[in-house]
Formats: sequence, structure tokens, C-alpha cells
Amino acid sequence: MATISARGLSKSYAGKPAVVDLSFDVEPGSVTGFLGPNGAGKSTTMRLMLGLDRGAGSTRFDGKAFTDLDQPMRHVGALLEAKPFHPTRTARNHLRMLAAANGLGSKRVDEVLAMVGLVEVARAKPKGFSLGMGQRLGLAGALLGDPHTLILDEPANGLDPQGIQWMRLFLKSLAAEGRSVFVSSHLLSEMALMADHLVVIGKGAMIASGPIAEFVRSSQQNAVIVRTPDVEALARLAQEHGGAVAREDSGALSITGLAVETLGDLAFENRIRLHELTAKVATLEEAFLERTAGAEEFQAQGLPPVTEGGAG
Ligand SMILES: Nc1ncnc2c1ncn2[C@@H]1O[C@H](COP(=O)(O)OP(=O)(O)OP(=O)(O)O)[C@@H](O)[C@H]1O
Repeated sequence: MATISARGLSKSYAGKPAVVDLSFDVEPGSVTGFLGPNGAGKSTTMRLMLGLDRGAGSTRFDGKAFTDLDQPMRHVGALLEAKPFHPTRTARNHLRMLAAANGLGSKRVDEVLAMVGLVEVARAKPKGFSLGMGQRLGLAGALLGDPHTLILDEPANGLDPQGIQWMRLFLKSLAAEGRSVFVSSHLLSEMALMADHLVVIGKGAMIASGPIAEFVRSSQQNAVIVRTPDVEALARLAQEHGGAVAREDSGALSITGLAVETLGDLAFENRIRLHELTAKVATLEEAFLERTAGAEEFQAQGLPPVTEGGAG
């Protein structure tokens, strides 16, 4: 059984749809990335899942609604806001209160402080914490009940590169233990390294849901780059076999719709000399930008001309 099963989640603010009929599953033993442009409805969806927002639809955690779970912290750990704690209560006391309110012992408090690397500041007040330390404390709170399911909204927000890497490895290890991890992030390169599955939304509605490899494979940016002195012949051959051919500025051909092996064989069989034959694999960022084009809540007009890689 899927640990998290969301069905028909919907929510409008003052008549404006924020989340539109979202249904998806999050499987145990995997990290599922939740992606969408700013304002796409990720935070609203996570609040709906936990019953913190009123809306339509339902979310089941091992068959039960969050509000029907006996000792919910032992089932589902959530990190939704950057600093959901009292500014002047020490980190350890904040967690102790949370633990006591949920029938958990204080030994677990020290365990989770160690897990997130906050032992040295356990007696410090979160008022002086950086955004990244606040995120670690929020994560410690989510882990208190040793839950099998984690729902994390932008947990890497404010972390430095070391912290981001630590978070990635940490979440992957939690998933490897069999937990379900549902995590939103704007850091696409991190998501590419961390997630097994994706749920991608735009303007509140589902764009794609499934294995990350499938999502990236569907991108038009996957192509075979070919350089040959016999451009016309190869282009014609590729088109005859169903490929779409574009000419790059460098003179190379960019061919989509045909596998690199097929193109290599075609060239060989037709005695076409090749100087380059490269499979160009799309990045998650390319696939994401392609699939969410036009789904941004805030679209800039009249961007200044910038060429990538042109700085410095
Ligand atoms: N309390 C609220 N009142 C009115 N509108 C809201 C409220 N919360 C969110 N919205 C609107 O609902 C939509 C979805 O917002 P939400 O914060 O869920 O998106 P998000 O994907 O989490 O965005 P981001 O990536 O910027 O965090 C947006 O249009 C937002 O302006």
C-alpha cells in the first residue's frame, strides 16, 4: 500500500483556484520531489494534506486521514514553516515541550538534536539562529516521533552548500530505511540527485507525476548531436526514419526522435563519415522549464538580454 495517497485535493482563495483536483501517491522507500513554479500551490497542497487548511479532497496516511491518526507525530513528521518555534525558548526545551505534548520521552530529544547536528546549540535560543539552523530545528521536530512519513516544505531553504548536501544525504537515508519522504524544493539540481519520483504542478494543477527518469526522458531537450561532413545526406536519412532535425549554430545537427545507436547504425550502413555522435541528455531543469512554461504566477516582462555562460 502507498503510504500517502492524496485524492482530489482542491482549494480556492477568494474564488481564485490555488490547488485544482490533485491526486497522487507517495511510495514508501522513496523520496518524492514536489516541484512547481512560485505560487503553483505546493505549500497549500501540503497544508491540505495535513488538514491544516480547509478544502476539498482527502489524503490518507496508511489508509487514515491525518486528523484520525492516533499519535500523529509517530506516523507523519512535517516541516512547513521556516521558524515554527518560540524565539526565546531554547532549542532543547522547544523540542522537549513538543515531545511531552505527544507522549514522547526527552531521550528522543537529544537523539534528534544529534541527528540534525544541533547538539552544540541545544541550549541556545532560536532567536539567534540562522535560517539554516532554524530549518534543522524544524526537521528535528518533524523527526521526534520517528515517523514513517515526512512532509517537508523547502527544507533546504537557507542552508549553505554543505548543509544542502547533508540534507540530501539525510533524506535519502531516511527513504532508504523504508520511509516515505515528500519534499518540495526549488533546487532542481539537488532534486535531480535526491528524488526517485516527482509530482510537478503548475497553477495548482497536475503537470506530471511519476519516476524522475521518465519526466526527464520526456523532454524535447534530449537529442543526438551529430557532426558530419555529409550534413545533407545524414539529415535526409534521419528524417526518413522519423527523426526531427535542427541545425545548430556550430554546424552540427541536433536530432530528436531517434536513438543514438540508430543514428550510428544508419550512418555506418550508408557510409556517412561522422566526426561526432553524442547523446545529449536533458537536465531536470530543462525538463521542468519546458513542462511548466507559462505556468508561473509571476512572469517577468522585458528581461534584459543575458547569454548563459557569457559572464566572467
Ligand atoms: N492565505 C492565502 N490567502 C490568499 N491567497 C493565498 C494564501 N496562501 C496562498 N495563496 C495563493 O495561492 C496560490 C498558491 O500559493 P502557495 O503558497 O501554495 O504556492 P507555492 O507553490 O508554495 O509557492 P512558492 O514556491 O512561492 O512557495 C498563490 O496564488 C498564492 O498567492
